Amino acid sequence: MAKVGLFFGTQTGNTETAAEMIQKELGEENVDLIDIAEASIEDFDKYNYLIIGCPTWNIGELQSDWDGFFPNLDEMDFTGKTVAYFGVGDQFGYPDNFQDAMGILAEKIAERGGKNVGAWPIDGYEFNESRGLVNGQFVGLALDEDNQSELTEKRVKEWTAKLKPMFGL
Ligand SMILES: Cc1cc2nc3c(=O)[nH]c(=O)nc-3n(C[C@H](O)[C@H](O)[C@H](O)COP(=O)(O)O)c2cc1C
Repeated sequence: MAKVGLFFGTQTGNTETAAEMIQKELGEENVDLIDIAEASIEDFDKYNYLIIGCPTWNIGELQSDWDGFFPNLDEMDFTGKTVAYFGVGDQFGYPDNFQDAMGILAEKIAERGGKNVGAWPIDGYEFNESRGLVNGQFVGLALDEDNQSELTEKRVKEWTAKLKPMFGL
């Protein structure tokens, strides 16, 4: 079993592709990829280091498998766990809800004791509002495959390089 559990949900595959890029950068042997559609509460117990990946869908909502899992979070204890987030969204199509999902999950997991790490600057994005912001930064890595796919690889490399020491890698 790897050290880091990366839990992702996806509708059209973009978040899974990003998850694979993140896994590659952190070292394949270090990261288990788990689709939240098939995950149980117990799967989270195995890891002290977590990465949570979720696209925003339906104007400010969680991807449907994450939405289904969300009530479980109220019964889970994230104390002692270090948690990083990444989201996939569309800043031009949904400028008032860009990356909301990342914020919804990060707020809940912090409430349940998780230590959130891996904030990401808002420079280079254009949007009006986002629930994914904390102290003027994105709570995690913001990706936009609809408008800025050419930046994804560079963003993933930079973000994972910052995460490594925080994940003891
Ligand atoms: C109907 C619909 C609603 C969406 N709502 C949002 C939204 O509120 N905020 C956002 O940032 N992106 C939104 N998106 C964009 C998706 O998050 C984006 O296309 C993403 O890459 C999908 O990821 P996936 O392939 O992992 O499912 C929406 C897309 C569609 C088609």
